[in-house]
Amino acid sequence: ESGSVVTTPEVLDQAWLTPVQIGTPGQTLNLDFDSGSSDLWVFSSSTPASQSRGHSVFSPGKSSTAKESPGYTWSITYGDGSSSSGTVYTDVVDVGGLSFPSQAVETANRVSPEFTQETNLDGLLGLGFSTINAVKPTAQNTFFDNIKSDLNQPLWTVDLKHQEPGTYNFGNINSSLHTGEIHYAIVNTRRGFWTFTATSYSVGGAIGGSITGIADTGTTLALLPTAVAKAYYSKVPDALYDNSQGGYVFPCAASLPDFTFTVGGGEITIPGNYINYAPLTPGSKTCFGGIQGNTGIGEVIFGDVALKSAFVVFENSGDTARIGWAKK
Ligand SMILES: O=C(NNC1=NCCC1)c1ccc(Br)cc1
Repeated sequence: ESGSVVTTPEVLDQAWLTPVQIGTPGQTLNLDFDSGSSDLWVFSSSTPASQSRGHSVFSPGKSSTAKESPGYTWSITYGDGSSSSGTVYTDVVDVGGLSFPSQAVETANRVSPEFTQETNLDGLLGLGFSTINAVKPTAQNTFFDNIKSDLNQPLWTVDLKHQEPGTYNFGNINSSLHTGEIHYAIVNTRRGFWTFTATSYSVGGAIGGSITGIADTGTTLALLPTAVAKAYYSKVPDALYDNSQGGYVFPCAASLPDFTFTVGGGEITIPGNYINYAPLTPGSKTCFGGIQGNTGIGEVIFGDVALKSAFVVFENSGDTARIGWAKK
């Protein structure tokens, strides 16, 4: 079988939110599908009202199929410092018509202010490898790992679009969503992420070397090696690294060069206008870059700024994982 669901960007393409039905009768929550983590957690009836105000919550007490997982707990901190923690139920989870009857649903007893403030986000659905699931004492499977054997093909695809609805597909490749060929690279799953290597990159004609990083739908920007970010902004007049902002800024009127990288022999271009991410504050004439250095993170992250420039296939056949990139 296969399934398809529409995903919708938040303001500034900060994240994309996707409706998911949980429990019986189905309770619909809008979740951040995140290939950089591997837990499905939700705002719940156990989240303090002061933290869940404005969010949809999952109430296991109202689901006839919810089962507590006694003694199971979880606690997670994301790369941007946001965090949440709580307990665990199993219940039916339906994504785009695909249903798994006993998905681990991690209910939040606490969320950090970043999540409280993001009122369109009702939780996360992890699409990383289940090896990094945060449930104790026993790690739980992601939704994709649970349904993978039922899918026509053991893959999911993402088509994020700048300030427009896009699509997540499970189990098939919808060829109408991409134009060029899909170019594949092998994924190293050792750290639980979709880690791959771009064999080269170019900025305004200048060619650079290989970049190894993770494909992370849950991270907004492209966090590239510091030398690559430096090389990029050397081509942007009046760009500078602003320590107070923690990144490269430039005049919003600047015309930004494209950033092209090669994966599996195919070229993907991030258009310059996607790299003009946003004014520092609404109305400011100074803008913050969509490409930044990865200083202090330890990984390189091809986040949404890169992903929304392509149609991307995440395939895990069991012994081999691959990532495919195509123009669209
Ligand atoms: O947390 C990560 N990705 N997902 C999300 N970010 C914010 C909410 C969800 C993340 C994953 C790997 C590395 Br390395 C750095 C960050």
